Amino acid sequence: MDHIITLNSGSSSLKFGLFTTTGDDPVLICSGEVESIGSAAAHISAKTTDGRVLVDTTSEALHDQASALDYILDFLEREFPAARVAAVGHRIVHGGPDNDRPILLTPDSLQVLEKLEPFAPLHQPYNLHGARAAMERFPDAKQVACFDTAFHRHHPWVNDTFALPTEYYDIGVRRYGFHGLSYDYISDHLANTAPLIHGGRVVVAHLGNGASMCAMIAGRSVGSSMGFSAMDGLPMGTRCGQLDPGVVLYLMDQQGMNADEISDLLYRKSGLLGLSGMTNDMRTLEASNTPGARNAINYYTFRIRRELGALAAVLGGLDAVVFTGGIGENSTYIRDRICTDMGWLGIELDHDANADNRRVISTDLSRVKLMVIPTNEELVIARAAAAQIG
Ligand SMILES: Nc1ncnc2c1ncn2[C@@H]1O[C@H](COP(=O)(O)OP(=O)(O)O)[C@@H](O)[C@H]1O
Ligand SMILES: CC(=O)OP(=O)(O)O
Ligand SMILES: [Mg+2]
Repeated sequence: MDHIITLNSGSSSLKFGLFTTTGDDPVLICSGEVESIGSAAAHISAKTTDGRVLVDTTSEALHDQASALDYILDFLEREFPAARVAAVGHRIVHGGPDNDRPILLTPDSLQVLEKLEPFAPLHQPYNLHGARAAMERFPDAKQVACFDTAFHRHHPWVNDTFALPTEYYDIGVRRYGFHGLSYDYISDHLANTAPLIHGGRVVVAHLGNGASMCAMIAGRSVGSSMGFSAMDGLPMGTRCGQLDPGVVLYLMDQQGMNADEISDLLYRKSGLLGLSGMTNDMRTLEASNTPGARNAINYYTFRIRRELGALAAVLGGLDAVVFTGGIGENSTYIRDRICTDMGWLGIELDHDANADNRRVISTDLSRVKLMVIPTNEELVIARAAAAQIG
C-alpha cells in the first residue's frame, strides 16, 4: 500500500494530508493545519479521519513557513513510521500561461516555476520551498505540482487580457485567476451531487484568508475576480483587492514609496487588516463593535455583492451561488450580509438554514440556489498525485 502526502500552503496557513491509495480514490488517513504562521499564535493541529487528535498545540517552532513545514514532515514520520510515501502533491499557486493540468516536478520545472515567484510573492516561494524540502526528504517519491491557475487557463480571451498593448500579454501579463484547486473540487462535487446545477450558470465564492469568485458554465471557468496576481478582485485578509493603478503611481511619485514598500502595503497591510486597523481574522471582526471592524465588514460584503452582480452578467444569468473557504463555509453573518436584498437577482436566503450551516441555504422559492460546500483542495491534489503513481 502506497501513501501520498499533500501540502497546501496558503497565505497564512499550511494544510497537509496523508492519504492511502488502496481503492479508486485516495483515502485520507490524517489531516492537519498550521494556522497563523508568522505570529506568536502559530498553532498546529492534526487528527486522524476517525477524529483522534494527534497534535493540538501552539509552538515557537512554527514561526515561519519553512520551520512549519519541517515540523509537519517530522510529525508525519513520527506518527506514521510505516508509511511508504510514493508521491507528494503540492499546491503551487502559479503555473504561468501554459500549465492547464498537474505536472511532475523536476529540478528543471522547478526553475521555470521560480520565475513566477514575483507574480505571487505571498505563495509561490513557500510552495516551491515545500517542493524542494519534500524532494530532499523523499528522494524516491514523485513530486506533483497542482496549479491554482490551471482551472482558469481556458477561460475566454476577454477575461484573460488587460487593455494594454498586446506585447504585454505575450510576456505573461494576463488575468490568470487563482483558487483553481478549490473551484475544481466544487465543480467535481456539483457534477456528482447536483448535475443540473453543475450544468448551469454558477458563481462560486471562495472566501478564505485569500478570496476570489469564479463564474462557471457547465463546471468550467469563464470568469474570475482575481487577475494577474492573487491581489486583484475582492478585498482579503491582508490584501487590498481591486485597486486603481493610479494609486500605485501616486504612491511612487508623490509619496516616494518604492516597490517593496508598496508590495508590503498592498499584500500584507491592507484588506480587512488595513481597514479595521485590528486584524485579518473574520471571527475577531465579527465579534468586535469598533467602527474599524464594522467598516471592514461593510466594504468586504459590498465588494462581494458587486462582484456577484458582475459575474452574473458574465454568465448571462445565475442558477446557483456556492459559498466555500474558511469564511464562506463558516460565517452565517457574512453569508447573510451578502444575500440580503438580492431578490432582484433571484436570491432568497433561508435564514434558518443559513444559521444551521446547511448545505442548501436558499428558500424553496428562491430562483437561485444558494449552497455551502466545504472545499477540499487536498483531495484534488491527492487525486492528481495518485494518477502519477499509476
Ligand atoms: N466560524 C467562522 N466565522 C467567521 N470566519 C471564520 C470562521 N471560521 C474561520 N473563519 C475565517 O476563515 C479565514 C481563513 O480561511 P481559510 O480558507 O482557512 O484560509 P487560507 O486562505 O489561509 O486557506 C479567516 O479569516 C478566519 O477568520
Ligand atoms: C491564491 C490565494 O489567494 O490563496 P490563499 O487563499 O490560500 O491565500
Ligand atoms: Mg486557502
